[in-house]
Amino acid sequence: MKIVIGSDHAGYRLKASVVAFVESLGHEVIDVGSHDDVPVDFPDIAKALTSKVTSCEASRGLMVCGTGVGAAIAANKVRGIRAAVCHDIHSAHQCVEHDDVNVMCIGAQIVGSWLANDLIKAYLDAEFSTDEAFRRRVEKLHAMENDG
Ligand SMILES: O=C(CO)[C@H](O)[C@H](O)[C@H](O)COP(=O)(O)O
Repeated sequence: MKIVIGSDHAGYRLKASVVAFVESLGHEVIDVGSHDDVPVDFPDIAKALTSKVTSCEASRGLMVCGTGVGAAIAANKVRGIRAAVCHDIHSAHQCVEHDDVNVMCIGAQIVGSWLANDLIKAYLDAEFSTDEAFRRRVEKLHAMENDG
C-alpha cells in the first residue's frame, strides 16, 4: 500500500522510526513532514496528510503528534476521513475492521517506538469487514457528513 505519514514538532522523532518501519513492511511512504522540532500547527500537517488520502494518492494515513488527539480532531474535520487515536493493539485493528478508519493517530508522548510499530502493523494488516452491519454504520457516517 501507499501510506502517507506526518507529524508535528512533538511527533517528528517518532515519525522517523515510523517511516522506516512502514517501509520495512514493504509499503511505499509519502512523508508530509515535519522534519525537525520547529513548532508547527498540527492542523496544517493534518490538512496535507488527509489530502493525500482523499485524493487516493495514499490508501491510508498515519499521523503522530504529542498525544494523537489534536491530529485525530483535525483529520476528522475532512470529509471522507475517519481518524482514530489508537494506543492499544485491539483498537488499532478493530478501527479498520469495524469502522474503516483511514487515518490512525498516535501520541509520541504516550507510546515508544516498539509499541508504535506493533500498533502500526495491526492497523496496516487490518481490512474493513464485509459484515453488513459494519458497512451500514460507515454508510451512516457518510450520510452524517452530507447532512452537515
Ligand atoms: O498533542 C498535540 C495536540 O493534541 C500536539 O502535538 C502538541 O504536543 C500539544 O498541542 C502541545 O503543544 P506544544 O507546542 O508542543 O507545547
